[in-house]
Amino acid sequence: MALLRIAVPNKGSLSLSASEILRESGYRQRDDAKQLTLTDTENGVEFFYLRPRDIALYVGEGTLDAGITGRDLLSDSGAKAEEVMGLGFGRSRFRFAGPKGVYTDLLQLAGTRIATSYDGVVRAFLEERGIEATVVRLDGAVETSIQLGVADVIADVVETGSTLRQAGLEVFGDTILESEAVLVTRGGSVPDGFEIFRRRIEGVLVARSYVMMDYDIKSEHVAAAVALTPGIESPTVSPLHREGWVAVRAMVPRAGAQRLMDELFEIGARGILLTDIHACRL
Ligand SMILES: Nc1ncnc2c1ncn2[C@@H]1O[C@H](COP(=O)(O)OP(=O)(O)OP(=O)(O)O)[C@@H](O)[C@H]1O
Ligand SMILES: O=P(O)(O)OC[C@H]1O[C@H](OP(=O)(O)OP(=O)(O)O)[C@H](O)[C@@H]1O
Ligand SMILES: [Mg+2]
Repeated sequence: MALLRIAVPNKGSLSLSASEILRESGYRQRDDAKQLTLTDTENGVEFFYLRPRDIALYVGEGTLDAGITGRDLLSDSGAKAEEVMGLGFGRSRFRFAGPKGVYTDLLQLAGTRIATSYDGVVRAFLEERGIEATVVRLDGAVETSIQLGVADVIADVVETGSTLRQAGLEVFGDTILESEAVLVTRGGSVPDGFEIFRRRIEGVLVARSYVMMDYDIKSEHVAAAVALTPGIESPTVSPLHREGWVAVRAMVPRAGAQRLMDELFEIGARGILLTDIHACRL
């Protein structure tokens, strides 16, 4: 069978986390940041380490079967690639920003010079709103462009906001795009072997966001307890050697698991255990 061909960010914010999720999914990943490709024969996958900005293009053209990139980069590329699922890392917001106290409304963009590395996203936004402005395409460090006089406002990725603060800028208007790393394919027919790849990644995402909860409880309280821990399919309830008690096992969301333990304790659950899940197939 032909190898599945997958694009992975070679540098930047997404690179380490992308390789990490692939490793956790059981695939081999490069140890050397200069390596360009890696063939994992055992799992039938060939990885291509590419600039995240170029990945949607390769996938959209059908040269590669799937890839990991940013939702903002996918949108900016205008490529025919489609998002299969969000991967939960590389989160950022795409915002307009200007010198403190000058801009409050996106309508003020009319007639300005806007510096950005995401000219596709910005032009589409302006067109949609019928706003006339000049887009200045820069490769990076766009926050400095206002001070240097080539732009009036910027449109850029904001994560913590500390780069904006350092440059004396502040965001204005609504968020243009909520981004995170995404898995993309060409859409339409799914290549051979992609379904297994997708399920492995999904398994890691579920394992990251869920934990396994075990507890013992008197039979008369089990209905109330399983209402709190319905699991994904349904919780496992097994008899205990101790008469009138059962053991319950269910996957629960990691967020809020401590509060859930408090509530279960309140209604009589004892021996409540939380354990990590390393991988799963739902
Ligand atoms: N703090 C951040 N800075 C930049 N991009 C971020 C950040 N957090 C998440 N991202 C996401 O990472 C992707 C940017 O990819 P890119 O290759 O430009 O990374 P980068 O960190 O800007 O690296 P470089 O500027 O060295 O190329 C986008 O999808 C962006 O939303
Ligand atoms: O809100 P923050 O946490 O400060 O992060 C956002 C900053 O990080 C990115 O820059 P990067 O380091 O990738 O440099 P670049 O502008 O050269 O791409 C982005 O372009 C912002 O400048
Ligand atoms: Mg950058």
